[in-house]
Amino acid sequence: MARKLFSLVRERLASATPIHTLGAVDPAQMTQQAPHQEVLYVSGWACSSLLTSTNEVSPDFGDYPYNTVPNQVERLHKAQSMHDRKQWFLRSRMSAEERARTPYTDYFRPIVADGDTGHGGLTAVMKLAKLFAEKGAAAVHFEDQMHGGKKCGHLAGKVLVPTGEHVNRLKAARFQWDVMGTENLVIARTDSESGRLLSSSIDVRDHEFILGVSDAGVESLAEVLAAMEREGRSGKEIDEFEAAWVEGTRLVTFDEAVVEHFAKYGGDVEGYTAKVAEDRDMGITARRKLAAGLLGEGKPAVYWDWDVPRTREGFYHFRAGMEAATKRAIAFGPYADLLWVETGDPSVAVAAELAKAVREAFPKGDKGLVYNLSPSFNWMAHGFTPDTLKSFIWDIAKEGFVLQLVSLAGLHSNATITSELARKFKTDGMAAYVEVVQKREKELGVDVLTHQKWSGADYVDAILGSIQSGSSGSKSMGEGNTEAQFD
Ligand SMILES: C[C@](O)(C(=O)O)[C@H](CC(=O)O)C(=O)O
Ligand SMILES: [Mg+2]
Repeated sequence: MARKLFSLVRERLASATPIHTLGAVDPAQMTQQAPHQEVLYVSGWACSSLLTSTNEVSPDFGDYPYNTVPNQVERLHKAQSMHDRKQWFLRSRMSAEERARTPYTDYFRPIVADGDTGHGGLTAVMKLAKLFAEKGAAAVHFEDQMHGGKKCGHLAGKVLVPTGEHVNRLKAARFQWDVMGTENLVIARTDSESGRLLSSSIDVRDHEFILGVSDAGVESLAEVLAAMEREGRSGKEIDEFEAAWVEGTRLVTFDEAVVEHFAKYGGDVEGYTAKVAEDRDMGITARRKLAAGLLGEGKPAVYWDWDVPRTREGFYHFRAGMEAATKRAIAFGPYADLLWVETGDPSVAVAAELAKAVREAFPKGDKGLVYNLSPSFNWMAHGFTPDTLKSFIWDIAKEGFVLQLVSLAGLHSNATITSELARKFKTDGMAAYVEVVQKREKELGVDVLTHQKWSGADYVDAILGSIQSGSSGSKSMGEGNTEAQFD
């Protein structure tokens, strides 16, 4: 499955055309998508809210057991196999002419699955990668959020891990698959376009984006909050203070603090900005030294502190945006087959700019991009015309977005048709069922219309028939099967 996906990705990258798919939540959706979509997406969000391995359902915080998404992959992969066998059996019973005119469905569509943060430390990433490969996933995406601080990419409050920590996760997954001799694709996702918190300041590659205060009069937020708690102030008061603090305190990067300081006290702004642009990975200590050198003798040192605004959990504030996200995508590039930048709204221009930067960093053109055509966006806003909405997928495919997915399509389509049916059924009874479901199944040629056949009843009857002859009376699709009514 991984090889099949790899070849498909190569082919589409070469022709700048998309592999576009929908997230499926169950075997029924898998079978309906198989004739039309070339890959199958399994969403962590959907698993979290619909089916976890503890049956507990809740928002997409990645807090479900790590076998949750692999289990869903296994369920869908087993269903792919069952429907493939059923199809083989049904086709074997056809005449050559009938077979030739009956469309063949490739049920074995490679599965792209959600590995979230990797669900823990590096050994957890390896175990998760192992499970995904064993269960039938072709590709898995890992995002640079902190396990325990993770949220759906389109929620607030996301906590990122240092760049290097995520690189290690990508390496861990590849290491695991190399040990197993499998060729699964690694998809590196970054949530840094909107993730405003960072778990640690240890990686110099993140320093240019970490925010601090440049006003020496501001007290440590965490210390003030702890003092309020000790004084017995109410939770509401503490929350309100914190919200007002975050709202009212100006947070800047070290470079911004330097520029302001130089403007006030005189200093070589251009010299400083040129040097840090040349070496974006310069660590904070080196930046301080550089600033001090360019400021000159006898002037007050630049005041800037990234510890003062740290959250109660100890997280640093991070300047989220496409600049950080592009840098991270490029940093993850050598360790991934495909790159995914999670964005806050759909824009061809933003996508094109990212693609250009990735192409420049990887000129062989072998780093395909993934795009989340998320239902978390309001596709009715954002100024699309019917034409630009229709061409969106193909427009960004031209830029290199080779794999595109409507992450939660299965969830939403399921809810929509059920809502329509439930409302009408309440008043119109069976007329509603026929109108909303049965007639449309027939018109569209949905094979679930005859659900016994769809489920493989003929196929299993044939298996039983080869174990024991002369038992036509106990055949499930024999006389008495109501599906004959559809003939
Ligand atoms: C793609 C995603 O990771 C998922 O789990 O489906 C989610 C869902 C979404 O909002 O589209 C995410 O983007 O974090
Ligand atoms: Mg997810």
